[in-house]
Amino acid sequence: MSVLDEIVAGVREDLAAREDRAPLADVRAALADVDAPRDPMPDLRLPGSSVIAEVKRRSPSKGDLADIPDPTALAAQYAAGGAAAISVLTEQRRFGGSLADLRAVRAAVDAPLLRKDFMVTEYQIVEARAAGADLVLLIVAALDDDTLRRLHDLAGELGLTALVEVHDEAEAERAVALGAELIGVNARNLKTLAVDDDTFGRLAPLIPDECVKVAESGITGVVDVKRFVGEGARAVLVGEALVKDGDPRAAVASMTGVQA
Ligand SMILES: O=C(O)c1ccccc1NCC(=O)[C@H](O)[C@H](O)COP(=O)(O)O
Repeated sequence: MSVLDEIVAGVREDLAAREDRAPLADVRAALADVDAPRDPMPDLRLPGSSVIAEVKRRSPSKGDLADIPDPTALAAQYAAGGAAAISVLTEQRRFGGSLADLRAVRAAVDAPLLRKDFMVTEYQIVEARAAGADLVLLIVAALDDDTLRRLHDLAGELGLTALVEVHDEAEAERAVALGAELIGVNARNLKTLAVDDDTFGRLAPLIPDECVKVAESGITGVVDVKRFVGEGARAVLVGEALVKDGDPRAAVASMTGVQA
């Protein structure tokens, strides 16, 4: 079983428990109580780099990254540094995140929020919006075309922006065929977990320039950001480097607005 398959299997188990506790109809009813979704696209289309700053405690590739007892404090630093959006990992078993983190961050900051998880069912999309997310991650490698389209359509119906994530040429073609506006190129190989920083430059030309292209994983600082912006990225998604930085506000600010 691949790492992705293992993660998704755990996600499905945890999801089944939540569905037992709160049926979809209840989660849908909760949508009435959340503020309207924020649209991240205008900021992401601005000239110069935008940063999607991630709240990430641990990962399958690196183990423990940072003790983050208060994700709202970290998110507030990201927002103060000018993050265009904040990514909150909600997967619990391998990343140490939760929907409670997402709800807490929602209550604390105004920036658009990405629910970063392994989304495989409609329930999770509705749940994301009910918890205050503005964006959801759709990992092409985890979804067949029919499910990818259903989840993408549902996200749109709920006013959520989908970050459609690809790892190789075939997935990039599928994301483009879907009509995704926001496409993330993740440099982390989901089989080996190694980061190949040539991935963005290889795949970006396959994605139309009308899309907002996001470079993801392994980004350590301004030199990387400048490289990816030069290769066509409008945004970078950064986790590890920010959660380990003693001054996450300044770290986000330094990566924001970088020109090619
Ligand atoms: O981070 C991992 O080890 C990982 C393993 C398997 C699937 C996904 C994984 N990470 C999710 C991400 O996409 C990253 O959190 C994100 O791109 C930020 O990466 P980084 O800046 O390298 O922390």
